[in-house]
Amino acid sequence: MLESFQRLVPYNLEVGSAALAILATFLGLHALRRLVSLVRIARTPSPFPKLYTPFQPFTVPGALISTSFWNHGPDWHWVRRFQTYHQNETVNLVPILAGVPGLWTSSIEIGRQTIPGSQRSSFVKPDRLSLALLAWGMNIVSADGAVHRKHRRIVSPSFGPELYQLVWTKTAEFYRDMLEVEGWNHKNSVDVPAVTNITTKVAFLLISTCGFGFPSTWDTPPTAPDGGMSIQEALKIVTQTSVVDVVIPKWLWYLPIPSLREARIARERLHAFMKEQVADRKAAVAAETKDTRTDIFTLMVKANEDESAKYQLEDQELIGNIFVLLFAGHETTANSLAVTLAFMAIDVNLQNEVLRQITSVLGSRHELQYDDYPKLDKVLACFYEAIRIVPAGHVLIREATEDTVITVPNPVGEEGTQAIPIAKGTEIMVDMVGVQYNPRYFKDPTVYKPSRWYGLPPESEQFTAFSVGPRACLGRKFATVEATCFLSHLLKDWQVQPVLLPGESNEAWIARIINKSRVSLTLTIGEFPLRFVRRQPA
Ligand code: HEM
Repeated sequence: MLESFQRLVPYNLEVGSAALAILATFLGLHALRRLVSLVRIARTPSPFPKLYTPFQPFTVPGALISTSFWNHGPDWHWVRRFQTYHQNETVNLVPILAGVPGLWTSSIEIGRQTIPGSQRSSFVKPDRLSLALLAWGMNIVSADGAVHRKHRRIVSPSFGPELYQLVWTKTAEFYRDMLEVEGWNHKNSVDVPAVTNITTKVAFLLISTCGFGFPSTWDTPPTAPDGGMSIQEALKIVTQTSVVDVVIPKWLWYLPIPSLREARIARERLHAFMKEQVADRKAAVAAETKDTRTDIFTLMVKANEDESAKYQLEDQELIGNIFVLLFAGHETTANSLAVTLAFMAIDVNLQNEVLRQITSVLGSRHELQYDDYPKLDKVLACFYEAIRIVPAGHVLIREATEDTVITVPNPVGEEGTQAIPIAKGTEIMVDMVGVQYNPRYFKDPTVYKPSRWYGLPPESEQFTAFSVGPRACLGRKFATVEATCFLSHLLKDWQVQPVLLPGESNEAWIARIINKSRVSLTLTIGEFPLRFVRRQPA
């Protein structure tokens, strides 16, 4: 036994050294290849300035290391929003150790040529960026080309007047619910330590009722009548743990760790429930039962059943689309609402101006209604301007599917354009932060100035933060109706005030709050407190 062990040890050592040698050769070759490629990139003239960084921001090391003087982390385009595009509206970000070079652009003209995807351009939306979303099925956000067209054809008819009426009614209902449940009705002043808790709850309840058709209230309990997890709770847990889905292997869900177990149960519960719901809604359409529900899920199943077989979506795709609306529409709206309130808090004159519009639209009535929405353009403008300053949809990534050419406008002040060749495989990041701070499009881009949007025609593409063209945000009006309704109700009853640190000015406060924003799936503002002071009747 001992003898055979002694014979094995040198053998194992030999195998170990051989493996190490192979690994070292492999790493050496990789480093050499990378070096050769870097030298080639550095020597090749580029129409755009090259910025060097250790890691591409969306590789694992790039995403884990935050932005600093030596690294471009996942939020570098936000952190350096005032510096990046001084020299040129587009830059070439070249990673030295990991990832491939890519163009980052603050030009919406380049965006218009790349964002539409393979339907109308030589660019595609890469699959690997949508893994968290694809876990529930193919969907409108992840799909490209003909598949995207099919999904948009089924999903978009749900976004019509019936839905927006429901969004308005439910938002007003949740606002009143909030006042009651949180005890605001009995107070003259309310301090809210984390405003995003409120805006996130509003946005979540809205997507849950108007998107999924789940009846919810401000204090829906987390347990179902049978003692199990309620659907609303399952939905909340799934939303909060969506990124985990992509990062951890499936077997990990089954480890005896309470949080993982809870997340797995939430997924299973929701999945089973959604399958049941598709069947239920299909049966209602088939039986021609009068279904008065106007949530997106119900309307989408109806549109799908009315469609010819060629364009119909599978059940799993219907479920994929419903989920994607949750992710696309909930955090984005919640953050933008919170940013709006932060800016309004430091500007009493703006609040008064908006309040005058709200009271004039209201007239002698007690309640605002959906028909009032187009007349509340100043409220909407405050929301738009907040999205411009902190664009929740912060970067749109596309990849060239063939060698192609893009048309790039000459620098501001110079007429004309240039045709720039783009090689197959080049990634173009349309930096929505850069676009919103680009002086070509905005005078004083760093200033919060809602009046730029007063009287803007509905759905105008002059406002670009919901994206542009055939892949522009489908939920834009959902978000704007929700925001206009919530803000109008709130501002009518309450004055918003910042909670300053001792000696802090309003300007320092807003800069501190806004600079806390960070990139996750969306660009999110951190927690911050606000004070709401009840308005006295005039
Ligand atoms: C302030 C709120 C919102 C902002 C700033 C926003 C922004 C955006 C942006 C920039 C895109 C383009 C993404 C890309 O091409 O990669 C997009 C797409 C999309 N958004 Fe929104 N969004 C918001 C709210 C919503 C809401 C409330 C919903 C649904 C209820 C929604 C549903 C969608 C969908 C389905 C798409 C994909 C459209 C397509 O590819 O055809 N969004 N959004």
